[in-house]
Amino acid sequence: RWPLPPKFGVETPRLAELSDLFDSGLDQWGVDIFLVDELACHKPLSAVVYAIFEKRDFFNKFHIHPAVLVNYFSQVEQHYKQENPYHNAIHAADVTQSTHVLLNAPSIANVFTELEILASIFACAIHDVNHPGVTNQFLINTESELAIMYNDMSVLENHHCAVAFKLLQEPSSNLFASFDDIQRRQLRKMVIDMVLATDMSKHMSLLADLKTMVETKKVSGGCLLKLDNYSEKMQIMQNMVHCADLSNPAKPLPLSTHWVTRVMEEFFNQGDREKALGLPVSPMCCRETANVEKSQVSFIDFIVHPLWEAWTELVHPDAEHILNTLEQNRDHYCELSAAKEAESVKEVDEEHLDEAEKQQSNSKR
Ligand SMILES: COc1ccccc1COc1cc(C2=NN(C3CCCCCC3)C(=O)C2(C)C)ccc1OC
Repeated sequence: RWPLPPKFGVETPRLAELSDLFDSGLDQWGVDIFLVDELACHKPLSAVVYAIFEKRDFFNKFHIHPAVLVNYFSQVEQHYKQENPYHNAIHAADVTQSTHVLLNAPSIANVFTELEILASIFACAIHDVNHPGVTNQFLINTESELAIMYNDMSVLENHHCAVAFKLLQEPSSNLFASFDDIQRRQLRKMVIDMVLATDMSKHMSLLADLKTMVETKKVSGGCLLKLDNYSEKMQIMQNMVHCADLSNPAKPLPLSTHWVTRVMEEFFNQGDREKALGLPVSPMCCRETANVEKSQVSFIDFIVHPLWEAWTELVHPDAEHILNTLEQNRDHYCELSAAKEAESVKEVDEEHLDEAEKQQSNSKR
């Protein structure tokens, strides 16, 4: 009783190009997600989710009508703030497509059930919905409504989950209407567990779990994990989504630098707001003093590389090319940072030289 929606759920005059881009790039690490955004008339999330559902045959496997998928994800897409330079629907589409690729790694084939794969893709698509463009710390420091609502605990991540599941209650958007209660409860729990794990304050414990998992795998002769209990399997899924969320520096350089520009803009906007509110400006958020290249090198060295190194070991050898790209990009930012340093030293030397010459000419008079 539902009319078929437009292909990929978006009305676009460039459908053929979008279709070609998905044919060649949907399963590729490093597809140009900004081109997807352009071709999909700024509905990148609906387009990517529709394409993945089609590729994975989810419409049939889970008895989901394409129109219901389009109804739901156009609602979700509208609840991503387009004015956010970084935390917008393009980021959601990027993380979703990246996880779709990670799930295809041969070394984890047959590890996850179809429901677990659906839950992972769904969790990525909604993981930052209605993001306000500021950090948890900002919401807590300003005693925002959201921080009060969630008692300062994973404020953003709780909000993203709540908004996503609230939108599911609309009858025309009820993606999981055909699920029985057990399946629906299992999916809901898995999605909440994955989205709450995208809180950066959980990063260190998540990484520790992943490293333990890798060690266990080594001990058990390198074959992939039995993953018979929920907790172990969920740790892998949480780390997979977390890797995708932190995959910008591990993408081809033009994409990576585009994301850096966007995230810096969003952080600087927060810094401006903190300054205007007389709050201490968060680290790396001050427009005047931030060193973009150094922030990126530290982010890679202390956060992104350790995580991707562990993931690469877990799914060896399927993610080698991703880790290589990350290391090449890191060297690029390092060179930029060194060149910037040398330039500023040169400027200081020239200023000193001018000063000395001025003093010398004054002393001659
Ligand atoms: C600490 O790095 C930065 C600071 C300010 C500007 C840029 C960077 C480096 O580049 C990126 C950073 C992030 C994020 N960083 N963080 C937090 C920020 C607080 C400090 C410590 C924990 C990490 C996030 O939550 C996200 C995931 C949004 C995402 C993409 C980036 O590059 C494409």
